[in-house]
Amino acid sequence: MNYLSLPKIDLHCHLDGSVRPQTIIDLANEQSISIPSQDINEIRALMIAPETCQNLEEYLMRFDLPLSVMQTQAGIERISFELFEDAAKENVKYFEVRFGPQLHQLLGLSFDQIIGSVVKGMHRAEAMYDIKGNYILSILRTFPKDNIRDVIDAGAPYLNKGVVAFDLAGAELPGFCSEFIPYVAYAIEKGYRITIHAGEQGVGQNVFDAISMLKAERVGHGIHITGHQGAYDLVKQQNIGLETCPSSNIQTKAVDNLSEHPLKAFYEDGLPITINTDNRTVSNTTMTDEVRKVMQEFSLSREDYFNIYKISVEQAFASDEVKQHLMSFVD
Ligand SMILES: O=c1[nH]cnc2c1ncn2[C@H]1C[C@H](O)[C@@H](CO)O1
Ligand SMILES: [Zn+2]
Repeated sequence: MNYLSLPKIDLHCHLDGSVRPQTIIDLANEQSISIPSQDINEIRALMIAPETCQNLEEYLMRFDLPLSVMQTQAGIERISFELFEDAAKENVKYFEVRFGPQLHQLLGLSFDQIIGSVVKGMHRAEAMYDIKGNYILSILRTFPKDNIRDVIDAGAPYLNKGVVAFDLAGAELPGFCSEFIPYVAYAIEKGYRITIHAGEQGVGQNVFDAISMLKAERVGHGIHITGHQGAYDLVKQQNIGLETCPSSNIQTKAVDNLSEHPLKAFYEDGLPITINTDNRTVSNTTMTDEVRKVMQEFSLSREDYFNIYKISVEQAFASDEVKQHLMSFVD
């Protein structure tokens, strides 16, 4: 099987966890930011979350270095362009990238400047390569809530022009959903689609709440529905897309190893699973790697692969025109 040449769809990838190590060095030098090393291998090693991570919190510490060079419009635009370029080169045909606008204000950029920069970088790559994309705005669950509506307002003019959805990310505590009901309702009113990180580190009840309280159409990870029949049934009944990210789930100890990942069981039971990267640099992966690992571990056929690809098309927050284009790659 030539995994590189398969057409792919990645619906769950964080911009700040997917920065080329050389770009960190270049931008740090351009912006006179001191970084721990000028050696690309050392920078790469600092960004990759180790297998010995104890949990999601330790994994999330790897984002400080990339975020330090993502505080200017030019830096953000470049990183967005390069991520779409890297994905296009491995035959990702449709790519939804997420990021937290609140994390890019250290030098005073406005939310409009930040969101405009990621969209500009994506559009530049779309014009050069056979790839289509959209952005998802992530709110950090552990941050103060006073500017969440400002993020939603700033993204609204970009809706369906590069931005499509709203997400909650960061550390996952049991019962987090109720605090975010009014903010998510505001985003829905403005026209955002909803995906929520839930059931990654937290309990299955978070997935149930994300769907019932926050109207999530997709869930980031969702693997802990295995221990919660109500959440499992709701995902199944409402056809909620599960954005699985296998390598990341091993690093954050959501599962002990790939063979224990429930994605194959979910797939066989008819749940809408998708395969995604989460963080290309922090998880030291690509879509090609994720697809290869999953297909090999679970002995998936080419037909199984295209079934999952079709689920990704169905679950994508893309226009009907883009979905039709994506279906043209199915063999
Ligand atoms: O797997 C994840 N779960 C929860 N939050 C995450 C994950 N990967 C990245 N993030 C956080 C850290 C980033 O700074 C933020 C926005 O991309 O989203
Ligand atoms: Zn994620």
